[in-house]
Amino acid sequence: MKTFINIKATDGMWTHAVAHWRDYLEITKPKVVLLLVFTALVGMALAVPTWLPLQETVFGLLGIGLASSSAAAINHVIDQRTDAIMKRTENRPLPQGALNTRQCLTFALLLCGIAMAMLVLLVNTLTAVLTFCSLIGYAIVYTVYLKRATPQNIVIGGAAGAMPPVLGWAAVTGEVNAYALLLFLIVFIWTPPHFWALAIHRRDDYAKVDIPMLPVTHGIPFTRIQIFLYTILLVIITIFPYLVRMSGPLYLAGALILGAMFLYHAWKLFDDTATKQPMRTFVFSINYLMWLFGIMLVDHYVPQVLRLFN
Ligand code: HEM
Ligand SMILES: CC(C)=CCC/C(C)=C/CC/C(C)=C/COP(=O)(O)OP(=O)(O)O
Repeated sequence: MKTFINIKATDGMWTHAVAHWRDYLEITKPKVVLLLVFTALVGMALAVPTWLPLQETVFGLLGIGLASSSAAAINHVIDQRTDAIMKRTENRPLPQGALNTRQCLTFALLLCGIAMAMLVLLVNTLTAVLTFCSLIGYAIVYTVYLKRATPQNIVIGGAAGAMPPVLGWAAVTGEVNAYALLLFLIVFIWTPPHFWALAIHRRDDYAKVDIPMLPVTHGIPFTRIQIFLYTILLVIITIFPYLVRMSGPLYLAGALILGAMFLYHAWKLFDDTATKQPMRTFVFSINYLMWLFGIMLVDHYVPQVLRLFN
């Protein structure tokens, strides 16, 4: 009898999981996680002079990806009330009633458990501990506290999202050094222009739910100045991988071209008549980071590939 009931319960879980797989996927913020995992891969690649170790690379990336997905799912649970009121987020699975709190939390805990087991058993403890701290930093410190407390929320909270290159570095070397922190710094300084461009476009949404994002508390003109200043800082910081000889001239050229484009997008925000510019700048910021880390990866492997032919 007991077995019969258990089989029925498992059956119900599977039917639910199959019917709602798109909703579960959505609460993991898959596109964000993909870019996070890519920055982790670049962190791994730059950490070792030769080819990457297979086990640490594969399970490191999977662990970091699953932990980030778990953090994103917890963020959906905690934000469900405000998400229901904001236009951009009202159609998410929780506000729509497609999933409930218990289902999302069970899913998040499962992802977190798998991620931690993978990292501890198949990668190393340092990576597991740092990944867990990043998960707590985003899902709890940022979402529960910072987001509602201060307009510097995303500046401080951005530290969690900037961790993946460091996590990748730790996964393949078992340690963290100043080069890894330089990659962290790039994503950390990139985050405010990335998010504030979107926040300008969505200012009224955030005002409606009393979330103190910079354009709500300090106004749009002040936010534009901050975006521009952070972008200048970003351009300067992205030169450092070349200066410390972590990357070569190919990277430098790419970083300068991309930096000039980002500055142009940040400058265009000052034009009041360009109503579509905030979203253009936001979308560009995502492409910027993808290309910047992409060029870093290519720059790292070009000499190795050339050596193969010599
Ligand atoms: C505290 C830090 C961050 C904040 C507050 C933030 C905020 C946001 C928000 C609100 C969106 C949603 C836009 C929408 O729904 O249309 C978004 C999209 C996105 N973010 Fe961020 N972000 C942060 C850090 C990061 C990091 C570190 C990465 C990757 C390295 C990243 C990559 C992306 C990507 C790829 C998208 C597009 C997602 C899509 O189109 O579905 N973000 N970000
Ligand atoms: C383990 C690890 C590396 C964890 C970090 C994980 C992570 C998903 C970072 C991304 C940051 C992000 C998308 C913030 C937006 O949250 P929001 O609540 O401001 O945006 P929303 O309104 O779209 O939900």
